[in-house]
Amino acid sequence: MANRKLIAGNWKMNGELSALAELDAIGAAVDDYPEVDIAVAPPFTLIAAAALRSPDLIIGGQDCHANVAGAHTGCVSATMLKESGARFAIVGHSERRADHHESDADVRAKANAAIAGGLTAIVCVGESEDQRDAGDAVAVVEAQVEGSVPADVDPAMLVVAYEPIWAVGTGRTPSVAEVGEMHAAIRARLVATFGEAGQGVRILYGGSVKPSNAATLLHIPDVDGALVGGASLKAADFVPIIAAAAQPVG
Ligand SMILES: O=C[C@H](O)COP(=O)(O)O
Repeated sequence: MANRKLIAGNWKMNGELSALAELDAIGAAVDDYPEVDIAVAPPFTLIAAAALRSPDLIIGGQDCHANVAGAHTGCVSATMLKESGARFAIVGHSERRADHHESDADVRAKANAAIAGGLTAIVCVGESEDQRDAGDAVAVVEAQVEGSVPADVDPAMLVVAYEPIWAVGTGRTPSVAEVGEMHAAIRARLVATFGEAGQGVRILYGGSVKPSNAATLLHIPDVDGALVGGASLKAADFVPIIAAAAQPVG
């Protein structure tokens, strides 16, 4: 049976208090498309306000520290996120892997911390353009899944997001065949790790998802939703993507 679709918005370092108004229109989609889970990760500064304002939306963080507390200036723990109203944390986004030199082991530690703190972990993986051009994309992503996804956790608390780095914010996307091949490979790894429960781990596609390409991408086998950056900032763009996820296949 197909997994319930999850459409998650990652606002990255965008959004001031005035941006919360967008959540009202996004939140209305919860009633309009009850077959879709709708999530938004605003900046840390807006999480508490967003969770209070939009209790029907699944609000989350864009990162969390691997430790519960301590001398880590500028960082936020899973416990802090949870207390603020977050229900998930994105970990290992390619921008954090690049900007903060996060390794697979770092990402795995963060995913463990998120889950231990009661949050769903959305673990991001994805190849660079050079790696795809060299024909190494699947092997690279399989190794990232192996290194970044914790094996000793409840798989119900895990989501994997496949985001080819070269597709993030560029307007370019892989072909249907490329997405299908990668999601099937990720699924196989999850099943190898978790057995039948690996079938239930949702695998999101991320990278230039827009209203115009959402239906095509979301109807590829083993694509259980999307992690959306730029097009999640405005309800006028984000809600049509949610609507596409609600369309029956075929
Ligand atoms: O987390 C979201 C991704 O990085 C995708 O961003 P984008 O939709 O702006 O390409």
